[in-house]
Amino acid sequence: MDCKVQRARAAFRSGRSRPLQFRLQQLEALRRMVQERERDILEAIGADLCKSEFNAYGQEVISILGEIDHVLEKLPKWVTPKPAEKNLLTMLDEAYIHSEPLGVVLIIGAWNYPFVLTIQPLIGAIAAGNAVIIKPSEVSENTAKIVSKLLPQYLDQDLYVVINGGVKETTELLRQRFDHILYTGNTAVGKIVMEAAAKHLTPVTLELGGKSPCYVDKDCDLDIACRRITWGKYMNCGQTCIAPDYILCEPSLQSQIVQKIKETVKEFYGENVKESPDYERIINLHHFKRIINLLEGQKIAYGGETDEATCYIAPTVLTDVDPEAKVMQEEIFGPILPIVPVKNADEAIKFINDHEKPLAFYIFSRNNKLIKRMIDETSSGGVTGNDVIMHFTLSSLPFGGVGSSGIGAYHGKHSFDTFSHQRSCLLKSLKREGWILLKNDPVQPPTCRF
Ligand SMILES: NC(=O)c1ccc[n+]([C@@H]2O[C@H](COP(=O)([O-])OP(=O)(O)OC[C@H]3O[C@@H](n4cnc5c(N)ncnc54)[C@H](O)[C@@H]3O)[C@@H](O)[C@H]2O)c1
Ligand SMILES: CCCCCCC=O
Repeated sequence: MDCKVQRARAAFRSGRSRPLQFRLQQLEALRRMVQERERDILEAIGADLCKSEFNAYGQEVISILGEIDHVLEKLPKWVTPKPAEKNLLTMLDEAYIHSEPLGVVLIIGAWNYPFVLTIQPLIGAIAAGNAVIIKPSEVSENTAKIVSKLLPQYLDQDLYVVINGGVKETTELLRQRFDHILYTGNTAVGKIVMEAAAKHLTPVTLELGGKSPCYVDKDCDLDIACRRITWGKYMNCGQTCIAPDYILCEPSLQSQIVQKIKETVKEFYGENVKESPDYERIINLHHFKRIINLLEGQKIAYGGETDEATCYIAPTVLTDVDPEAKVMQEEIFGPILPIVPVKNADEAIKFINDHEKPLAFYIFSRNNKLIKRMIDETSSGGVTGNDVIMHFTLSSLPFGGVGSSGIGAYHGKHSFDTFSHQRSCLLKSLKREGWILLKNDPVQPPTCRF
């Protein structure tokens, strides 16, 4: 492991990852890999998450191809030094900001979108000119295997190295010195990563999780709201970091919401969800049992069917959920949607602010003023009004958390910035040296030259 990191560092020091042409060529090779080996990639994701090819393509591959195209188009502009404003004392000089690569960066991926969560940060790290160690999640073992098989066939093998393994290997890896670490996963391990990074003063980007609330206002298009919530909540069987974790709404809306979600589930997945090729499974027995445990003592208004043998949990809605209930104490990360009744938007704001800052916040309302007020009066990594998940898909928006949902952000230019150092450069002119002579002038103060 030590020697793999050293090899990457030696390759970085050779300077070959820096030229714009090299970065573009590596990104093009990455795009070719995704296009030529699409079938293998979709198969691996499908095997890990019981996901249809259609869903794997739409949720993982399409965003990677879009991100690569975006970066290929914009990178020449991003790498161009940016002139900086000058003052009276530097009028004749050249001042600019130069984005330089950080060095060797470590990317630790999570299992729930195993391809996109390792490859999307990789795109940013290559674009910024770094060497990269990639550690996919061992939990999605098929995707981890295919990533470690394919990347060396297309990319520079010394600069971009995949290391597979679990806790033991990652712990060992974290003893090494890196110039940046981007970790995606749960908050508890995020703290371990940050502690290990602190030993080397390594900066971190932590893409964590949390309970993302969804406020449904009485003045909203409830059909659209429920359709979009159903899509975002049950996609990937609820195992999405920015899935709406729970709904806050006035008590009287609950039964309508349940009814509309029920109808939409039928529209999306058919009469028998278990038979639907579009409905995934919980990743393993450990998570299956953890989620089932959250149902204890709850009023199941819809769904609730489970099958341990196949880690199946039906799309489920809980009503009149007590904020103190177990299901409200941790991120659900499964297809269970609790509805917590609140009197109004103010009570919803208070509820959100009384809890840890979430990764995402969703507001459904026809009233844009209310949406903007709720944005102003709460905090979260990101927000989508009148939809869920969609802010993730925009390269122009920084994707990341705040407080316990994360540190830093990436996607598009934000990834390039995350993996770059903004270097201040001032090139002094040799003119006007006359000023220095003032130093030796007995009638002038001695420190006139700046
Ligand atoms: N913000 C985001 O972009 C994002 C995306 C996906 C998931 N998540 C969050 O991640 C969580 C689910 O992921 P997970 O944590 O189950 O994924 P996981 O089990 O795949 O772990 C993530 C990574 O951490 C490593 N790891 C696990 N334990 C470790 C340890 N003790 N020391 C060092 N490394 C260790 C794993 O090998 C893996 O590569 C949820 O909370 C979810 O919200 C966040
Ligand atoms: C549509 C893709 C969503 C990916 C969200 C990543 C977090 O789990």
